[in-house]
Amino acid sequence: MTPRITLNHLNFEVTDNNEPKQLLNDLNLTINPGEFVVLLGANGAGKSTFFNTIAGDLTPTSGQLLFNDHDITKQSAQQRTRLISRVYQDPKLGTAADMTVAENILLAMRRGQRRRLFPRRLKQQLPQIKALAKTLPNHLDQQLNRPVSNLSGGQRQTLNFLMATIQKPELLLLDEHTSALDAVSSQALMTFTNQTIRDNQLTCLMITHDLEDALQYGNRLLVLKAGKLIADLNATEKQALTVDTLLDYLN
Ligand SMILES: Nc1ncnc2c1ncn2[C@@H]1O[C@H](COP(=O)(O)OP(=O)(O)OP(=O)(O)O)[C@@H](O)[C@H]1O
Repeated sequence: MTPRITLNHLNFEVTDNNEPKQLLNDLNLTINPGEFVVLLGANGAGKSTFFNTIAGDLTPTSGQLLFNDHDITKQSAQQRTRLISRVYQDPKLGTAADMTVAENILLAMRRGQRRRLFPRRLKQQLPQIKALAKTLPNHLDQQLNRPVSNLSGGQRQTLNFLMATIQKPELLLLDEHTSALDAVSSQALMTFTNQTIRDNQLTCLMITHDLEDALQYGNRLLVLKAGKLIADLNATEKQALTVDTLLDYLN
């Protein structure tokens, strides 16, 4: 099987107070298609830096990043958008606030295509958008004609997640995507997330600080500490974990 992503001796270093600081330290990793990988680490462990490197927002200081066996180390974030989708912690990111929910969904459906004849296309595709919206949590189906700026955080994050997955990306990066939501909205979106990943066999990396979610979801678990990967547990090893053993890794 061709790995979806491969990291070879990946380093990311910055200069902090005139001292070199290694934010990612010799990461070596292979992630295969269909893996749902949970990424844990304390604040400042390097998780966002890791995602920024994979997404192309940061270029590694040294090392190599392969995507489907192609070297993408020097590719820009723009060049990677066709392959990689990301959902951020902040519900305000990722959507066009002044456009309606239906218009945002249409934009996501047509990403990478010509966007002319927009009103006609919206009318044409409205039945499909309505059918899709019925499957969504957090009552988003009742909000199709509202501007996104009027949505609750849970609804906006549900829309973000839908838009990030509607074209079945080759790699999905979830960056604490439920952490800003209340418990009920968060659980509804996490259940939908898990279902979507399984149904479409998406390859996903998910950062979370919620240890219960880390135990419940995914089939592999990585722990990052001070820029180093200190644990890489497969599905069987992950099933044997408890909150206490996870806390031991994090401390
Ligand atoms: N440009 C920079 N210069 C110096 N230090 C930086 C820079 N960018 C990030 N850092 C530091 O690198 C470390 C890793 O940051 P990063 O945001 O990747 O951590 P994280 O694991 O995502 O944390 P959190 O859980 O709080 O989101 C932190 O200590 C951060 O302060």
